[in-house]
Amino acid sequence: MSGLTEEQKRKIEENRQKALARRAERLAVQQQQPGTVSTKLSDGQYLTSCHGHLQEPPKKENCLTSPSSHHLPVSGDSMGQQRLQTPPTHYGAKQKQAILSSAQQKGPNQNAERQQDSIKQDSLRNLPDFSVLSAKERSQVVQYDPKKFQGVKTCTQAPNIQEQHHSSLDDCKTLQSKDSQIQNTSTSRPGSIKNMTWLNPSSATVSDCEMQASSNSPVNQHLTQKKSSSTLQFYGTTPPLTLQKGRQKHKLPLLESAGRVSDTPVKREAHRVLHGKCMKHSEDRFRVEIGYDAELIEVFRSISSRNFDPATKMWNFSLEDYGQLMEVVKQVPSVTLTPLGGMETATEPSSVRKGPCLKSVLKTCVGWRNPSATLRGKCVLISYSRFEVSIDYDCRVIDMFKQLNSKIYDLRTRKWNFLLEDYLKLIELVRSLPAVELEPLPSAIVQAFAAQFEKSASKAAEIPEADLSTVDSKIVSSLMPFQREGVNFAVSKGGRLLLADDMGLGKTIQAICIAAYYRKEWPLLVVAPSSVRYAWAEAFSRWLHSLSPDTIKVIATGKDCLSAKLINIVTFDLLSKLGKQIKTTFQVVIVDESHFLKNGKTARCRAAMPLLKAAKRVILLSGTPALSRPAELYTQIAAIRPSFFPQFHAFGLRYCDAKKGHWGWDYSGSSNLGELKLLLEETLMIRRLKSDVLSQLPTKQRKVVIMAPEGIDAKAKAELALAVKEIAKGYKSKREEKEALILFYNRTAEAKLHCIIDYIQDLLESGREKFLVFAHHKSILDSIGEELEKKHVGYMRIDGSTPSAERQTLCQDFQFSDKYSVAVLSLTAANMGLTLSSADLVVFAELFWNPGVLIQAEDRVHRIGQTNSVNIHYLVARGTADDYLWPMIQRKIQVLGEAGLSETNLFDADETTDYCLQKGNPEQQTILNFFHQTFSEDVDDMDEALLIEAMDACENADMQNPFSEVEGSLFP
Ligand SMILES: Nc1ncnc2c1ncn2[C@@H]1O[C@H](COP(=O)(O)OP(=O)(O)OP(=O)(O)O)[C@@H](O)[C@H]1O
Repeated sequence: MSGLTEEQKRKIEENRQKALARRAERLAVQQQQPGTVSTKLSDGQYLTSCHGHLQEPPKKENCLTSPSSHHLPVSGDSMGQQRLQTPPTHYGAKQKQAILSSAQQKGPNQNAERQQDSIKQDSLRNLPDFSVLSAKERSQVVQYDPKKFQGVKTCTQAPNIQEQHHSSLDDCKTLQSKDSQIQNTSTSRPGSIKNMTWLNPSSATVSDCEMQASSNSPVNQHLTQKKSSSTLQFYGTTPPLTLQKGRQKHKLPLLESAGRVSDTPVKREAHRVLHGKCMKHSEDRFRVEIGYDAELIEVFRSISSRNFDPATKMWNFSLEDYGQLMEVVKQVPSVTLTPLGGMETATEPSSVRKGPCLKSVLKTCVGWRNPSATLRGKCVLISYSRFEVSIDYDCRVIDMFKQLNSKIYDLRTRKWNFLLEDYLKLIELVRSLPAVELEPLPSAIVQAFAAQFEKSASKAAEIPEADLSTVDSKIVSSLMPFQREGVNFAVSKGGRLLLADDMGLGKTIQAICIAAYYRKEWPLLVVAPSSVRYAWAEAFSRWLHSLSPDTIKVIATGKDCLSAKLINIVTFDLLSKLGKQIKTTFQVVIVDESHFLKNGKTARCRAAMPLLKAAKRVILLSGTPALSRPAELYTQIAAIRPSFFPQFHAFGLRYCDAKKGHWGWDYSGSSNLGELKLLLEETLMIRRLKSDVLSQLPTKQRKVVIMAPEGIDAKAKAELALAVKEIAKGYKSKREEKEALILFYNRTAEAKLHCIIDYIQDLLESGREKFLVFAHHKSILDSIGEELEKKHVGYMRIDGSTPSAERQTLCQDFQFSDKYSVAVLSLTAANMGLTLSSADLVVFAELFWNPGVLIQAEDRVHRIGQTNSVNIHYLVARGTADDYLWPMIQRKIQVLGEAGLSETNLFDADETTDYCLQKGNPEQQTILNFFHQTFSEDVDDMDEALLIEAMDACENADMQNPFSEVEGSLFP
């Protein structure tokens, strides 16, 4: 290790000599003692171990056969790609400690770093014990079979460990040992470990040490990926590796079991299969109850959240790592684990069949790298039943293709494609060509399309109609046909899905219905952006009449109990603040705008992931699951199906066109997107665009968004409350009354400002790119503009000060160019005469007492030229003038409707009635009447508007006078 000083090296050497002597002493004693226990290796051979039971990790200084010695020095490359990168490293105790503590200090926020750190820690904890092995000892544990060496292009342990140790300090390349022969006299089992093979290191330089051996074993792959590259840890009794001679694999039980995807115990070896189970350990951890198995311990050690409890002698892990652990354990032949209750679906898609064919197909997903290949290609899924092979022309390969019945040559793509049922045969044929490497389909694809790989596969079954008899009839009967299909899909996927319908298609109603289907498993957790959490509470009350309102809780502060009620609604930010305090496991979780979790390093994602992985039902909602690149989908996929891609890197290689650059891996690209889409649609995602279901949609869909009360500061709340009291007392003149109401309206605007900005931010974060925001007050319009500028979002503004000629240009630009994403519009100055139909979302940041103005404003997008269903969001805050304006607007519309002057169903009565008014509150009723009388008189709304603006302007004296361009101002 280049960082060591001469003095440090000297000390290490000194310590090493001492330890060596100690170890030799202990070993001598140990060999004379009865009761040593044999540790089974994955090739069925046995090595003597001093730990024969329970899970306590063998301590290296006592165990010559410590399983921790199995790690191969690899980089973090994907399966089988691992290469030696860093010189082997031996750390002094101080250095170990320094690195460990620096890793610990980094804190939980840096996920990637944490992983790196855990890798470092793993490496350190499993530091090679070359130092404590004598030459004699080394020769006692490994038998060398020279025949196995020939042609093996694998770098493993340099037998002369002492030599290696010295050299490794300085340069990995000096790994080559002259002594390539390790003689064995393995201990307690007859037959010893004949299959234990070591590469002839003299022929292997570090640079060409392709870790074929490790990559052939899924467990080793996993371990080597985790263990990173910083240490070279060949020593003692490395378990048998699956080595390749050319393309000939030495079959090991490990490989044979690689295809097993079931969590159901499967007997693989007659002589020893250890059964264990996963149990809940604490709120966010689970433990594994099982006897001792060396290979299993290795797997445990590779999990960053591992913790060994000396009292119970059991290992426990973060629930976040459950999927990863189960995935790797499945590939340990000597062990079966019963999954954690409720997590069955987290690791195994229901569609997976466990036929012999599937097992063989799954085996093709590992150990496919062929470093000596001169021709490389890959298999990609192109439809639900066919895959394509991308490879350069080679007549031998083509001849093989032609042997398959289902072959089709696509003249357009100039590629061959085949039925999945021919997949296995093709892979086997191609792999018999030594110079060809064919990247297989990922195991997630094999799991997802399992049935198609069987010859006898029948046509994919239709999604059955879910039995919703236990769900409130109100919601069930309200579902539009496509929404009902969404619910059916969700139930067919065991309640774990990504509902990715276009915005405004009613994801809320579907999610509530799906959650209600699993009502027996509640308490329910809803995670949502802060601006819509109260809208969620309203939606539950609206759709599930059987719920009493006091069963719904919006978690407002960190002091609130997260699981106090049957339905608990929490924001992403609060969830991340609650962090480790979250003690409850929710069986059913809804995440609204789940793309907020796209970055695995964020606190919100780190807080949500363990909850999601632990939950039985996970309903993710997003109209835009990935805003710019497939990498953003990873966390959402992992939340629903942790077993698909236990490591991001494998996902990145396949779907993010991962490239290794100067500064590390770049996952910002995209690749094999067609396959990714097929995978998602088959297993976890349902997405309908507005255009797909337009015939089922109303032309306009309105939504009332209740603003969070916490968004309004205490001072503003107090002022508003005082205003309510004053107004309720009454005024001497109509004019005074009107002015008081208008002042109340102005204060409402100020009070709502923060919530409005929050909502706009959430819309932008959700990828809503083209929308209109209407507001009345200049201060609101200004603040929205400032926020958009801050976010570098192009916007145009039309208010009373915009000259007519300019308005047309602004509208044209909004309609036909990418210059503007948002139109910020004055309610009174831009509600008519403009066409802005390139957007299909209108947000009303403020209300206005005349519904005619609102409807005209809506119609800026809802007009000829609009091909979509239009979404209208009304932002409404309790405790403000909205409490009176909203019912007043409704009442007016109702009257107009009855007179045949307006569509009666403009506002869904159910959705909007009583949102704001507290029934039986006389004060409120009085004020409502004032509002109604004052603003229902036959006066010109524009005059009222001008009056409001004038008062607004007076309150903000430093603001530009809004009437500067208005003639004949009413205001004296
Ligand atoms: N079946 C239905 N019956 C009545 N109203 C419905 C129905 N489906 C949706 N809506 C209404 O349509 C509006 C939009 O629905 P919702 O907010 O759930 O859409 P969304 O898909 O979540 O949109 P976004 O992605 O913008 O959040 C809401 O006002 C909702 O009440």
